[in-house]
Amino acid sequence: MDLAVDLRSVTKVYGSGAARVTALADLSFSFPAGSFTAVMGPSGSGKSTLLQCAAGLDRPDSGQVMLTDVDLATLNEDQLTLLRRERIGFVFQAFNLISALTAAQNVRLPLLLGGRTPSDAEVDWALTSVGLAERAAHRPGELSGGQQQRVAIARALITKPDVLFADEPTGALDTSSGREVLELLRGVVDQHHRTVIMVTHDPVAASYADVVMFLADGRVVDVMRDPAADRIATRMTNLERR
Ligand SMILES: Nc1ncnc2c1ncn2[C@@H]1O[C@H](COP(=O)(O)OP(=O)(O)OP(=O)(O)O)[C@@H](O)[C@H]1O
Repeated sequence: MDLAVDLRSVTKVYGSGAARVTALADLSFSFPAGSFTAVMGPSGSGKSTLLQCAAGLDRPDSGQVMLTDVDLATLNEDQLTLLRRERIGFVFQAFNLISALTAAQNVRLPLLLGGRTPSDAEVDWALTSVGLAERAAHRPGELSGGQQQRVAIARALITKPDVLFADEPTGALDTSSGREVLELLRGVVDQHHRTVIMVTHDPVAASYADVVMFLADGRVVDVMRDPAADRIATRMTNLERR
């Protein structure tokens, strides 16, 4: 089985002395290529830290983070930046689009930053894959929240990344726009054969994934395959009561 991301005994500690917090405690987890994983857990359980370490935005204190065949610890900061730009896509709760640029210009940005001029066909492909080709000339302020998030997904897809990390991608959306975004993320896996790793608090959002990993105190405490929203909600309630 090909792995998109493999976390091997990853430990991340913040602070020292009385303020010392172990955000990730000897955590191991494999994310298969072409899978959709939801990361859940109570507040402070280490979800954001896991995303940051897996995406090469932060370095663990010990353990290994493998992105396909690359051990991130072997890369210097410039190499990490390059790897993130070329092989990783990000989608955030707050969309993080540039308001002065049109949808098409936002989508072009990752390739421009990489020193490559995107063709119109590439931009059109990315916007078409999120159903927004006809909105190419619109600025974020002229789009709904759901449409802005779809532009953010198009921006993440244009580099054809190995892994797309999504941090609460539906957190700022109403139910029906949220559902459209989740269906798109599902399509990123099923149609584009990419890997999606999504942090969410929402059991319905997590039910779109193939697997839900549950974190508590920086450890994986449960893994649920073929998850259903009601079972996820029950599991979360039990974790929060611990
Ligand atoms: N930069 C930091 N400095 C000190 N402690 C930190 C830092 N970042 C995170 N922590 C601590 O590490 C632990 C894990 O934090 P993390 O943000 O990964 O949790 P989370 O599961 O994403 O939480 P939430 O759902 O509230 O966003 C928490 O106890 C947090 O207070």
